[in-house]
Amino acid sequence: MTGTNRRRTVVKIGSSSLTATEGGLRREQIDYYAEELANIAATGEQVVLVTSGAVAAGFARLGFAKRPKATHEKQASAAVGQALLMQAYNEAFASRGLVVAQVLLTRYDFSARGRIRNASATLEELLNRGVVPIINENDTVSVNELKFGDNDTLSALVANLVQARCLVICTDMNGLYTEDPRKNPNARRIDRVSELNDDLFRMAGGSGSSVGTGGMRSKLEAARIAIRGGVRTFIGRANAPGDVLRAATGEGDGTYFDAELQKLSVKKQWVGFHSVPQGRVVVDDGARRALAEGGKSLLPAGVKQVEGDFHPGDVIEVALEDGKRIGRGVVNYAAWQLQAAAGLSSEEVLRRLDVSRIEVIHRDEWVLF
Ligand SMILES: Nc1ncnc2c1ncn2[C@@H]1O[C@H](COP(=O)(O)OP(=O)(O)O)[C@@H](O)[C@H]1O
Ligand SMILES: N[C@@H](CCC(=O)OP(=O)(O)O)C(=O)O
Repeated sequence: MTGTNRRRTVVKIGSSSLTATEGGLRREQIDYYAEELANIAATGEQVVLVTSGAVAAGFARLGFAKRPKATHEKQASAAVGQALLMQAYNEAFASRGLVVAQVLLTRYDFSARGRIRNASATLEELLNRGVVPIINENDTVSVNELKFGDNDTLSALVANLVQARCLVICTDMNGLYTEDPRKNPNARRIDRVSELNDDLFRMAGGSGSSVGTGGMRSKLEAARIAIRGGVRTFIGRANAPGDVLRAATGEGDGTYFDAELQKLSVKKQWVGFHSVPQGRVVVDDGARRALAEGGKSLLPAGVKQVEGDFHPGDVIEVALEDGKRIGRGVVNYAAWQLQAAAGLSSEEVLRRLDVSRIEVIHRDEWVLF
């Protein structure tokens, strides 16, 4: 038992499943997914839809020949396309007797506790009233540094927020392959993943289509977040009647990622995935071992470099000297204090500085990626 809600499923549909290369919505696809979700809802399951496609639906209407690259052009396309997307979903679900609601979220909303609490209460109310919430990123207000960009991460955060029993990520490929099958036709599909390690991330490439953005890499990132929140995750394809229900019940055409039994506490989920890091420290190999293998706290002696302007209580990211990010935690030092303490023994730090806790990041406030 993972503590998840056994009657809730989050389905994410990518741009590549909804739109044509030249832009515009494929109405038959919207209809297909509405039918699939309505059938799942008819089993008594509460369904949340996270959908991309606003930019892809809107750019042609704005006169662009292909998906634009500049942020303001994508935002304008999304503003046009989001209305088209909702109009299409609204009609498709209404004809199946279901009410839909539009919920637009940003990364910033997840990092601000008050905002995400309100979003969560809204989703609960909608779900309890039998409404299908349709979620997308609020593209027109998202700033570059804080953008989800693709909706894979967003769907994982939503799945954890509503404590879904399963996250179904629908895309144009039937799962994770040992290499992008568009580049290597001999690549092999991986059916089930019980431990998401670096080797799998190395297999995953970027988007293979001209409308998608995240590719397999961002889907794996999403799976990592969801499984650590206790949500089993499916990445794969759905195109025949019943495919989405099959995906949600363990018989889909794709890759399954087992939920971690020891799911992260809500606080650690916030530290690891919702918060916006205010800085970064680079640590040496001894500190890496302590954090990654020893389950220990980060001490000043292992800190090599300090970046950003943070204060005690902020979340910072921890990286290795080769740039690899290994996790995040709540820092007990201000950036200027840590600059002075970096590399020193704990006794030396206590002699020189007035810090409330010697640990740079305490193990209880640390999340390993
Ligand atoms: N190892 C891999 N296995 C499967 N697909 C991969 C892999 N690496 C990269 N991809 C690419 O990821 C694409 C799906 O991601 P994306 O284009 O972002 O879709 P979506 O719009 O559904 O989010 C696939 O079409 C495929 O070309
Ligand atoms: N919020 C954007 C999502 C962009 C996007 O392409 O995402 P995805 O298809 O999930 O990789 C939109 O609706 O166009």
